[in-house]
Amino acid sequence: MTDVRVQTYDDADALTSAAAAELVEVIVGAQAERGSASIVLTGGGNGIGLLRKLRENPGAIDWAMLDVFWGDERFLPAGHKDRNEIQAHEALLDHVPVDPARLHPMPYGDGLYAGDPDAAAHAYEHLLAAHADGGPIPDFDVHLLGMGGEGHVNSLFPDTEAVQETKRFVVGVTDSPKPPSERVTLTLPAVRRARRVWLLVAGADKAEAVAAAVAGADPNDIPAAGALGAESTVWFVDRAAAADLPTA
Ligand SMILES: O=C(O)[C@H](O)[C@@H](O)[C@H](O)[C@H](O)COP(=O)(O)O
Repeated sequence: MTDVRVQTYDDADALTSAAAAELVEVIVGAQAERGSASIVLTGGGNGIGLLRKLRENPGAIDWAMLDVFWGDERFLPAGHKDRNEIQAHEALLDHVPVDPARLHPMPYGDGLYAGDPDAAAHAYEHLLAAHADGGPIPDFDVHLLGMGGEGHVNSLFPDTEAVQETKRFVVGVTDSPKPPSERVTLTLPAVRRARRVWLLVAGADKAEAVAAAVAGADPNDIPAAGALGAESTVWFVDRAAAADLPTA
């Protein structure tokens, strides 16, 4: 059973700094143990904020031996500034010596799969399978996640087919309640393949969903409740987001 921990910080700046420092340790440890590490990136202010912190304090990460995947993507044209991939490049990936062959962005909305996010999702599922290390998809070292105020993670929104998916690892979304409506997202079964799931959550508007998720809500209502790492799950929260949690 996965170990679930909540780590509380003063504010978003402190929580992204702490998560970045822990991420350095995990990546360096995985590279020492297995030669390479794999991480899954997320969008949102905290996910991208963490990447800026990683750029400032990269420790001993061997960038050439890091595989980078994405947990979800806005199905927008290549190079669009709202793609999570582009934001990750600006914050970190353009500034460190990553191996371009080890960056695995999700397909573009204007490419081979234009108009068909589900076909794009199948393609990304094949890509994941091609990088698997024994299982159906990689056992990612860390899957980073942000969370929306209603509890969404990746592009898994409450009460949708995507959050209810039990077999596929990647699905297309055509009716996202948050624009843009077309997205590609890893599902909860994919998130659960990660050794570690880290949720980065700040702000009072997230407090209710944090408390519900940590208490084990139904993932159909609060998708973050279903985001559990195979080994561990850590909530990096600020005081405002922790406000509704029971005090220890
Ligand atoms: O795809 C999107 O529209 C956003 O990336 C979104 O899913 C975001 O990750 C969360 O809402 C958390 O965002 P914050 O970290 O900014 O709170």
